[in-house]
Amino acid sequence: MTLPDAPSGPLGADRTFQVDLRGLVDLLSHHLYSSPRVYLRELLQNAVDALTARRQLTPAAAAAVPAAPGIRLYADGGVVRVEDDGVGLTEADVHSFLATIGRSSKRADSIAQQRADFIGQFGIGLLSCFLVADEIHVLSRSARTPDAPVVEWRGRGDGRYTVRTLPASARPRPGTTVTLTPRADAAEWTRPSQVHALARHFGSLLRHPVSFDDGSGAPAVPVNPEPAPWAQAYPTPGARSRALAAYGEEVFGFTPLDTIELDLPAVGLKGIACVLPETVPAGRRHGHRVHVKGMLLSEQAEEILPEWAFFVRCVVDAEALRPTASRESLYEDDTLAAVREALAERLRAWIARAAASDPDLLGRFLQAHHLAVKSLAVHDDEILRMLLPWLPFETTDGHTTLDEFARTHRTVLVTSSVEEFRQVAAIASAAGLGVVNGGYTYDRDLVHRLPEIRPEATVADLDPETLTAHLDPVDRETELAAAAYLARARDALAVFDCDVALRTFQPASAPALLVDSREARHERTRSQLAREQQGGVWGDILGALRQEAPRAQLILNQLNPLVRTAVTIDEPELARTSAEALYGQAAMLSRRPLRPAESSLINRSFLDLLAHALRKDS
Ligand SMILES: Nc1ncnc2c1ncn2[C@@H]1O[C@H](COP(=O)(O)OP(=O)(O)OP(=O)(O)O)[C@@H](O)[C@H]1O
Repeated sequence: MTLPDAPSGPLGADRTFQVDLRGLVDLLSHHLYSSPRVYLRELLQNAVDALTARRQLTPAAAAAVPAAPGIRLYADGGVVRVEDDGVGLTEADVHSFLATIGRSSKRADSIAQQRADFIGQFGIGLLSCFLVADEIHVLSRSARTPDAPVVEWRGRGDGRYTVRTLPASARPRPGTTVTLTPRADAAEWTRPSQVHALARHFGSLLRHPVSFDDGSGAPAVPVNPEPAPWAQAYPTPGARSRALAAYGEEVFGFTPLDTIELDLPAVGLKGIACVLPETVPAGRRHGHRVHVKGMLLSEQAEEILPEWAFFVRCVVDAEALRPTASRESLYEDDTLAAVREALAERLRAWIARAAASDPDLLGRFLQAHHLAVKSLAVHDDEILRMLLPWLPFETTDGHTTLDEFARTHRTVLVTSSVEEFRQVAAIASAAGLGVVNGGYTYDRDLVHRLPEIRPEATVADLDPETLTAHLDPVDRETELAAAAYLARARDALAVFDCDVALRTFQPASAPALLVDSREARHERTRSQLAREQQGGVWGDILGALRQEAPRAQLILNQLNPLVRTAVTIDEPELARTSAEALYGQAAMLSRRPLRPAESSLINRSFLDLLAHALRKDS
């Protein structure tokens, strides 16, 4: 298996590249193919292509095709044999195609024609047999040239090969038999039960009958007795969808929430998409099973669906998709892009149908996959229009759909972070405000688009200041009485750039509310850095960026009994400690990460209060 010699040129001897076959096989086994088991896929694929080529022969040559041309597999533990009734090879073909790495009889001038007809095209697939055997033995008789002798080729892994012709009796019918004598270390891939399992794995949807004989004397068994489930006829639509769901379950190991039939005649694609019954982490892309002309190419193809479609797994069989040399993925070309778009459209149509006519299915689907749908709705107006009212959101009324929430709250307020929602939820809901947590990916964008489909609804951002404005001020007298305490508290919390105010709000059990947006904290950090770097280049830059640094606000609740007592404390140290403790408790309640200074403040105030309590008791 070396490249043919080239003639010497006048400027010096022209030399020919030598191919080190061992190195090439090593390259294939370690870098191209995922496992030695692919040798069987390559043999089956060559047999399928040979049968296809035979069908394309002139009517005279095709007339001799056996009644049911097929592929016969044999594995008895000693040898693995694949026999086909395909087009066969002449001696010249053997030299040209079998013995020349990288040359293929399937390569056509027109890529489209090549894709339409054959699975192979690179002229390297047969080399995969060296992953399990040191020698490949081929016996072939051409159907194209019926009077050509039978030809025998033996190719060895070290690059040597022999060819000889044999009398017609050596192979009475046209076709090809490939025999491997596996190496001892390849028994895992070549023992009879494994060969049968691999044949079923790769070939269960092949259109040509494939049989398997384990050499025990028992009759050969069919590998692909049934056509693909979508190619079969069923008495009723219900029976059809049950059969498709059962197939999905067999292939993927889960009971699909629903099964969507796929059919794209332009590329000869048929198959099913199985809707996963459980939530999958957003962005986790699932591999789909892709067959080309019935042959299983990949179980992990991601590229046939867009990213948002992570709620389905597909099995498809296509005529016109183009595999890469490893056959384990697909070429990213215009056809693949068109297939992806068409399949995405099919999934959208399924969602639309469920939204319009199957609320139960829609409910179960959204329960498991609302995140996927949200990511889709952000970019897809039609999905947004159909599904936004049904999507669940975290709100001050609990988890509910936007539609239901908008019915009870004419103005839907939305926070920009989870943290802000946590800070304000209890108080906002006590104040009768309807707030949606807009902190999760997509949620704020989606809530803001509600008026597009519910024009009567109003949506506004809820910033902490809006909420503060909704809290009732205390009367003047109370304010004056608390003034000294508030001044001490402000002084104690100045290090956190935190103002302190007294208001009344529900629930009365909440002593204090810390209103502090993330932007405000960033702004304060920037201002602080600018102060520290004053005069330096960074100080100038940060200073130029500085806006009026927004302050955090600790709002004490005059309705709370503890606060009522605290504001009357005269003792300066205790007043200070109680203010720090109230700040610490409110910061913890907001559930945002605490800064180191805040953690130590909480510790200190707790110990101080404890010491105070113990002193009082002694
Ligand atoms: N069973 C067969 N019947 C007839 N010809 C065959 C058979 N197996 C292999 N060949 C010939 O040997 C050539 C090389 O086969 P090989 O499997 O290496 O590459 P390929 O199928 O052409 O392309 P790919 O590398 O994409 O599989 C084929 O193009 C074909 O001409």
